[in-house]
Amino acid sequence: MPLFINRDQIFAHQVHLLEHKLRSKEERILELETENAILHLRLAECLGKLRRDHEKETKALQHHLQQRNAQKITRSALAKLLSEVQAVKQDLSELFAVYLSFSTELEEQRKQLLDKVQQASCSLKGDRGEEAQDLQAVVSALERSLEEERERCRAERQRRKELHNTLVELRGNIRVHCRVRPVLPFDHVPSSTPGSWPALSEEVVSTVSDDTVMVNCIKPGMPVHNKMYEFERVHGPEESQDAVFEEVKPLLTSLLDGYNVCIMAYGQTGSGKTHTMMGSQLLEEHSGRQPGAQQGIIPKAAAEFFRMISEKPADSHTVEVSVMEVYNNEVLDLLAKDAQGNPAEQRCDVITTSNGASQVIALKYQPVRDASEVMQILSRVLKLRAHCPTLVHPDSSRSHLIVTLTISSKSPNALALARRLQSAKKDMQLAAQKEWWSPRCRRANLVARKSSEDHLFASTASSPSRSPSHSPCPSPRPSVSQALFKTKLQLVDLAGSESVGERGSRM
Ligand SMILES: Nc1ncnc2c1ncn2[C@@H]1O[C@H](COP(=O)(O)OP(=O)(O)OP(=O)(O)O)[C@@H](O)[C@H]1O
Repeated sequence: MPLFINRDQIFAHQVHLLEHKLRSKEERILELETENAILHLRLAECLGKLRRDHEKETKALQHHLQQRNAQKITRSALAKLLSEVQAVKQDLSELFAVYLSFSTELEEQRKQLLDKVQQASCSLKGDRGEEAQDLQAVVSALERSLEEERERCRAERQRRKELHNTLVELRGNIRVHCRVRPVLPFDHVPSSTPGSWPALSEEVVSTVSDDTVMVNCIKPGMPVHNKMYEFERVHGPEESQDAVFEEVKPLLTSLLDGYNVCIMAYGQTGSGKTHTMMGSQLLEEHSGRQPGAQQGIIPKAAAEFFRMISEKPADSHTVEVSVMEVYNNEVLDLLAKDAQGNPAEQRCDVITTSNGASQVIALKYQPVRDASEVMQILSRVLKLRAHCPTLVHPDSSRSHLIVTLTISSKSPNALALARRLQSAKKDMQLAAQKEWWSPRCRRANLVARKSSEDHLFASTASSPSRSPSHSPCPSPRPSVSQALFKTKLQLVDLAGSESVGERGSRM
């Protein structure tokens, strides 16, 4: 095979090699340029850092110089202050010396003044005595006029009471009010056919004005006939317990003035006697009104009565409560207890006194201090009261309930004493009119005298709880100073007044 080398190929090869070298040189140059740029950057960074460090160093140097200056200033100021303090100390010690000499001087002056005042007071004593006498005279004159004012005030109060009681008497000692209750669910007659609606009741009594009611008298086969009835006051179905109580409240004032008071509820079964006298606890729970809004006359009267007593001098009045029930013509003491102290039914005898009053023998009287005690006793004893459902009222009370509050006053007012004398005079007249010869009559007369006193006064101071009204034994007439003044508030909730059998009631 011929060996020959093409020159072009050699040149081409060399060119290729040179090109290759050139390329690698160029790449190297590029690398070096990049490195150079990076180094430039680093150099710039280092230069920047160096500049910043230099600046910091300059600032720190300046700061150090400033601090050195400040220290120099503070040191010179401290030195100045120290010298000032020394000066102030010097001044203070001088001042203290002056104060000491001044206070001794003042003490001497005070002593001298005191001596002078004593001397002056001795010389003025005579003049002052006259002045004091003048002042004393003015004070006594003022006291006298005050006493006169008090007397006038007492007289006015007395006059007010007399007027009040005259007004009560003028309005009538016996007053009849009528209360019409609203129609209630149990008034609707249940249907005789099972599944059908109950027959709705008609309103047969309606209030015409505050003193007249109209009654529709409906009789089968007869034309409707309206009857009008007039009363002292008529309370409509919408009238509240408070409104009813407001009408009887003035009577309580008379009670403390020596008048006996009796408030009695009368009406057929379910007509609202117990609601009016005691109140309805069930209604109270559902009414959403303020507590006590559904309370009847008895709790409200007890509260008002004790409020009135609280305005009198302490311990001037004592109150006792008795509760009795009249059922099947028998009088039962609801406060009676057996030997173990448990509530026990006790029948009581009733005597008629010579002046026609009825008196219950051996009735229990329990002392009470406030209205809540009265209500506690009542809620306890009312469970013993005879109840029996009627056709119209499932919780019908079948007895008469008589709650009596007996008030004994140790300091009767002038009006009460006048009433007492009046009563005693009447008593004497009564005695003079009677034949008093037989021993039986004499005994009856003693009881009669005692019971007529019993309304207004009776018990002796030594045994206030055993007043003759509580015991059938006769006792000597007490003296005016010894006597306790007694009055009674009787609150009566009668049994239903309807005919037995008509309303399904049994006694
Ligand atoms: N004015 C009234 N407003 C609302 N409810 C009343 C009113 N009067 C009575 N009631 C209600 O009527 C019902 C019967 O009333 P209450 O028990 O007072 O009758 P009563 O006359 O005492 O009956 P009874 O002689 O049979 O004992 C009670 O549920 C009571 O709450």
